[in-house]
Order: sequence, then C-alpha cells, then structure tokens
Amino acid sequence: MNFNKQQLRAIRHKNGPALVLAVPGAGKTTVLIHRTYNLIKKYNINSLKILSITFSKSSAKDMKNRFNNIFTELHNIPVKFSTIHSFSYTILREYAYKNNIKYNLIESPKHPQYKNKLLKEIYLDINREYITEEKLEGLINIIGYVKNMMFDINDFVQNNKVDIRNLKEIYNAYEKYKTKNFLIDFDDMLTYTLNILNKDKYLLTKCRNKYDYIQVDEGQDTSKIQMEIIKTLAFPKNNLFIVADDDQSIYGFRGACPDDMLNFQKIYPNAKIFYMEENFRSSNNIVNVCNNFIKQNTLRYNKELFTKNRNIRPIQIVRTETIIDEYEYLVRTFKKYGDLSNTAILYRNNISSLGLIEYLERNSIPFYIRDMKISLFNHWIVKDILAFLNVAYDDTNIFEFEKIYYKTKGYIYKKYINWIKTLSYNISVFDRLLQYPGLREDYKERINELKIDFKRLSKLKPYEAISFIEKDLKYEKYLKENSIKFGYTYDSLKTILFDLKLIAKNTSNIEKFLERLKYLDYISYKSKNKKNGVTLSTIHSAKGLEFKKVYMIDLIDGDFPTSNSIETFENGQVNLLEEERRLFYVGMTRAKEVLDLITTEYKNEKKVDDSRFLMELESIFNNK
Ligand SMILES: Nc1ncnc2c1ncn2[C@@H]1O[C@H](COP(=O)(O)OP(=O)(O)OP(=O)(O)O)[C@@H](O)[C@H]1O
Repeated sequence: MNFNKQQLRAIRHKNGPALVLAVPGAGKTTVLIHRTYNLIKKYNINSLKILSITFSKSSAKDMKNRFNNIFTELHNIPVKFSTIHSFSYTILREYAYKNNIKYNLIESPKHPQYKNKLLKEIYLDINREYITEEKLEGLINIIGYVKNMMFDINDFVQNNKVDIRNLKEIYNAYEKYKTKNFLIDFDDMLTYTLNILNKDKYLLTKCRNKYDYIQVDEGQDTSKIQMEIIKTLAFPKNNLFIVADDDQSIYGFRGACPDDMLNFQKIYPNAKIFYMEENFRSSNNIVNVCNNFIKQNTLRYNKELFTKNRNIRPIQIVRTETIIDEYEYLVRTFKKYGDLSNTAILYRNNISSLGLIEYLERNSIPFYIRDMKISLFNHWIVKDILAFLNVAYDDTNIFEFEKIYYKTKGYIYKKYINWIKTLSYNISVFDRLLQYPGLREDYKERINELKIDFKRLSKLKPYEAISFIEKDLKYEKYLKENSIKFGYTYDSLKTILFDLKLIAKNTSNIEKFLERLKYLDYISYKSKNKKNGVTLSTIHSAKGLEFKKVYMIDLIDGDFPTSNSIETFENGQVNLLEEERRLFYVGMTRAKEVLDLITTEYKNEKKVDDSRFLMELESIFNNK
C-alpha cells in the first residue's frame, strides 16, 4: 500500500502522546495496524508490551484478522487487540483474586440475576408498574451514561429531564443490590477498575509496567471514565496513540465524550497531532458532498475531507410514495445485481428492518442482519396482537386476557380481573366478568359487546383480524394515548402494526400467520452466519465498515433526525441534532461507489416530511 505523507508520519510515530485526527475512510484502522507492525519490526518493541484498545469485540476481532492477513510473517507473534471492557475485566479479576472476592457478571440472560431482569423487578417495586422493553433500554442507557460520564446521580437528576419516574431511587436500589451481592455489570467493570487503579498501588504499577505502548481506535467514542482508565495506565510514559474522528462520535447518549480529544493538547502539552484528511474509500462525488454536509455542525474540529478518487456516480435521493414502494425499489434494484455481499441497507432504527425482512424474503433476496440484538418478533406490540388472537380462539384464557384487558375497549378494571381469577378457569372470561357482584347494566352491555367482538375476531383472516383489533377493539386508541408515556412517537408504534399487516396480508389463516412470524424470526437469527447477502444494519452497527453500494432508508423527518433532537434544537440546543447529523454522515461515508438516500411520502397512511438532512444535501447539490 502506498501511504500518503500524513499516514506515514502517524505510522512512524514512536514515543510520547499522539492524536491522529482523521476523516472517514482516511485509513485510521489501517494506520493503527501498520504502526503496530512498525513498533514490533522497526523499533523492536516486544509485541506483548503493546496494548491496542478497540471499541467493540467485533472490531477487536476484525483488527486482529486484518493484522494477521497483512503481516503473515508475524502470525505466531501474540499481538493484543482488546476492548476496554475485557481489558478492565482482567484487572478486576486479578484484584478480586488477590482479595478473595468473587464478582458475578450479570450481563447474560442466563444469569439468575440478569441485569435486565433485576432492573425490571426494581422498577416494578418502586413504580408499581411494569417497564416496557424500550423504556428498559432507555433506563440502561441512562445508568450507563451516568457512570461513563462519572456523574453523581443526584446532580444528574437535578440537571436533566428524564422520562423515567423515580430514576434516582431505581439507580440507588440497583447499586445497593449489586454491591451487597457482589454483582457487576459492564459499566461497573469500568468504575471498579478505575477505583482499583487508584487505590491498589501494587496493581497499578504492575499494569503500568506491563504495557509500554497503548493505542486506542475510535477515540471519539471513548467515554470519560474509559479515558481516565487509559490515561492512568499510560502515565508516566504517556506513550498513548489515539486515532479518532470527532465527526463520527455517535454514542453521546451512552456517555461517549470526545472532549478529551478536543482538549488533547491541553492534557498533553507535548502531544503530536496528526491530521489525515484524505479519504481512500469513496468516490469523489460522495466525498465532496459529505464534506460540505458535516461542515454544518458547529461542535467540531475543522477538517477538510478530500479524495483523489474519481467521480463515479452522484449521490441519488430517491423519493417513493409509500414504504412498500421503498421496498419495491430495493428489490427491483437488487434483482439486477448478482452478488449482494458488497451492498448494505442502513437505517436509523432497528424497527425499520421488520417489514424489510418480510419483503426481501418473499422476493428471494438473500440478506444478512448484522445486529439482531433483540428479536423484533418478540416486541410487546406483537405479543399484544397474539394475546388478542389467543383470547379470540379461547376466551377462557385468563392469562392472555390479563395482558390486554386494559388495552381494549370495555373499561375493565384490575379488581375485576383479580376477582374473576377466583372463578372456574373453564368459563369464558367474559361470562366470568358478567358475574361480578353489583355490575351496572351499561357495563354488562359493554362486556357482552366485547364478547361478541372477540367471537367475530376469531373468524377473521389475519390481515382483517389485525385491522379489527386496531380499530374496532380500539387498540389503536390505547397506543395513541400511551405512546408518549412509553417514550415513543405514536407513528413508530403504528409502523409495527403496519409491518405486521404486511406479513399478515399474504397468509390465509392465523396458523399460517404465526408460522410466518416464526419463520421470519428464525431466518433473521440464522442470517447471522450468512454473509453473502445484502447486509441489513443500523448505522450505529455499521460504524467502521465499508460497502460498494449503500442504501439508506426511511429518511423521514422525526425519525431521522429524531423528533426529540428537532425539539431540543428548536429550543436552542444543538448537540442532539448535531449527533444525528454525525450519524447520517457515518451512514453516507460507508459507501464507496453507490449511495442512494431513500425517503417516502406517506407512512402509516399519513403524509410525512423528508428528513431535513435531505434538504440540506439538496442545497449542497444545487450550490455546486
Ligand atoms: N494509503 C492508502 N492507499 C489506498 N487505500 C488505502 C490507503 N489507506 C487506507 N486505504 C483503504 O481505505 C479504506 C478505508 O480505510 P480504513 O477502514 O482504515 O479507514 P478508517 O479511517 O478507519 O475509516 P472509518 O473511520 O470511516 O471507518 C480501506 O479500504 C483501506 O484499505
């Protein structure tokens, strides 16, 4: 590979702190790998003395593979690429061993005190209501944010508006329970490690002596506490080499804090700063537009993104009428290509993949889902719909009815449900309700009506059944009234119903519909090992990757950028909207040759606006 001057300078850097500030596709990872080689081969550094820290397990693995593939002659020399968490864990384990403590990690769903389960129980205990999966994810992010930013929970609650009731009490109860039972989660790994390094001089010296060179990839997404650990370890040699692109910082919500990057020379006055502004990845068309796009952010180091690559194809904005047209556009395009392994569909929110999976599968387009963290088919809305259907087929099923009685019409109270549980389980729940002592006539009428509606529901085909639940059984009303409380937009919830109807449309009966859901769930899960299809990924998970062709979908204002970021922007705060813009930029800069930005005019039968980022891009196109 012919390195440019900027890359060579960075690769040859040996001692002292250095920050490589680079643009996307500038070869940050490439430089880090070649510098590692240089340290070992040219400067004769023992490979065991070099610690390279990456953002995620998969990037540690990718980097190790890239290193081994390029430098085959070093394949039997141990080179350490590790995440900050796994590295911290080794320190924590050693400390625990020395002090005869046994910490238990509660991040696995198999653990009896699994973090999510524990938090759900604490939430229920304190707030007297169940927490939804999304809210739980939000709660976990907030806890992670507080720890990663090294905030005190009292200060945090005082200075921030959060939509989790009794956050402070939940946070404290969670901490107390873990401490008492020697349980830790991923965030604790970091807090414990920093505490250990601060109080155990023996371990601190041992760690400092172990590594002479520390390198950090994706420095922009390192959190405050992670940076503290790294700085503590590197001291006093301070042979710290960080590669970063502040424009690609997309984990602010989890505590990523590029401030230390922006203040690097204040922390290390003798630091070298290398700029790498040449992009080797993308066509000239893509690079030029991306450069102008990101310049609209105010919170950034100014860099000039450029490339010597030629023009290939202008970025295309594709406007479709409906989401279905969006899918059809993709299918039509993909059918023209043979190999899809170098193609990606990127989206802001995981939920965008639900209908897409159905459509791609039905059209025999192979796909690979990169970050299938949760099963979408286990979404609570899907579970609700299944509960409605189960009650329709067996109206004695109190357990299923309990999941939905307050989500449908009829105004049934919890006390009625508790009472009817004392009656025979072989009788219809509606007949049992009718026996409730002193029930008013109008209530009886409502319950009778509900009983008839559920009977009717049992006779409908899947598509009609979901529409019936939505409209006639007033599930839509429930979603509308509760969406904000749950922290969603009503639209995003409607999208799930829309996708379910899309799946239902092609099935003739409920068994077939359930089979189809299970099948889609199964192939989505299995697709993890199938890398020859088009890659489906959130932009967050596509970080660091590159594809010849990229299709960004669902580019609708309110979804991307999120309505929350728009609202805070309108109230004078730019940071959330700027993080959205960076995310958009990360998505666009994954493309080498083809970049299509796709939006739709109607979503859930409602007219929607194009993402404001598309307008910004159009004005960039027009000013050229
Ligand atoms: N000097 C060079 N000549 C040609 N190609 C290069 C050079 N340096 C890097 N590349 C190529 O450019 C692409 C981008 O490199 P790399 O993935 O290391 O960039 P990056 O800065 O880590 O990107 P990003 O931050 O956008 O994920 C890769 O395909 C890499 O092989």
